[in-house]
Amino acid sequence: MHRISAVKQQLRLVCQKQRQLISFQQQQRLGSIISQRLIHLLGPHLPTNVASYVPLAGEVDITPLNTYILKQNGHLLLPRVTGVDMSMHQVTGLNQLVRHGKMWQPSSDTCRCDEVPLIIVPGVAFDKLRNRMGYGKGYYDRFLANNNHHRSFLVGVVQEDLLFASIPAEPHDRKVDMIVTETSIIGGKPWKS
Ligand SMILES: Nc1nc2c(c(=O)[nH]1)N(C=O)[C@@H](CNc1ccc(C(=O)N[C@@H](CCC(=O)O)C(=O)O)cc1)CN2
Ligand SMILES: Nc1ncnc2c1ncn2[C@@H]1O[C@H](COP(=O)(O)OP(=O)(O)OP(=O)(O)O)[C@@H](O)[C@H]1O
Repeated sequence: MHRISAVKQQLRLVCQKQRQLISFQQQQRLGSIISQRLIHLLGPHLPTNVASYVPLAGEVDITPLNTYILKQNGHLLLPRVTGVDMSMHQVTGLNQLVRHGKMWQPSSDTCRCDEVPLIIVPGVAFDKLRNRMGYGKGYYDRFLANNNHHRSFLVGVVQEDLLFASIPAEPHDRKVDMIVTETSIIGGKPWKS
């Protein structure tokens, strides 16, 4: 294994352990605070298509944001994994999700969408230089490397204690444009205000 990937893998394990220390109640509270901040920041500027995620255990639970997008009649796009590929599919309700391993994802009869100006990106850890570390499967890296998504605005979501000064980055890692935690906002907005 390349040295950087080995360091990332170690850090990934430490962060995943750290996330397990948080109680369900704390996780819900964080999710609610961070969702409110995202709604406040992005709400007035939401494009029609917004890609978000269905929280996995330990991730910030942004269900309140997802519900808000659905209520605004925005198109809520969620990741669907097939083999090594990930695509974004439109759902009109959270009841259109089916189980896939430990994940919930849009069912096969939802519509794939390749135009995604705004993507809310989950991560195991981020750093203040806006680097992201995920589960190490490269789904987001490959998805974002696709031409269609070069101009998408990426918002990383993470709890403050998994936002580091610096994490190792490899050439294929794409930085996010903005990071929102319960206490910090890093990076710029895509619009003038
Ligand atoms: N909420 C959320 N959804 C997401 C991602 C994410 O990071 N967060 N993904 C970001 O990438 C994609 C899925 N990423 C995955 C990352 C790891 C494994 C995984 O470890 N799978 C196990 C077997 C499944 C299991 O343990 O039940 C394996 O392959 O060993 C699967 C999907 C798409 N959806
Ligand atoms: N654009 C790409 N094309 C092909 N393979 C890629 C690309 N980007 C990353 N990969 C591969 O994906 C694997 C995982 O990369 P990395 O460790 O950066 O994942 P991650 O960002 O933490 O995971 P994820 O995106 O699934 O949350 C690496 O082996 C890497 O070589």
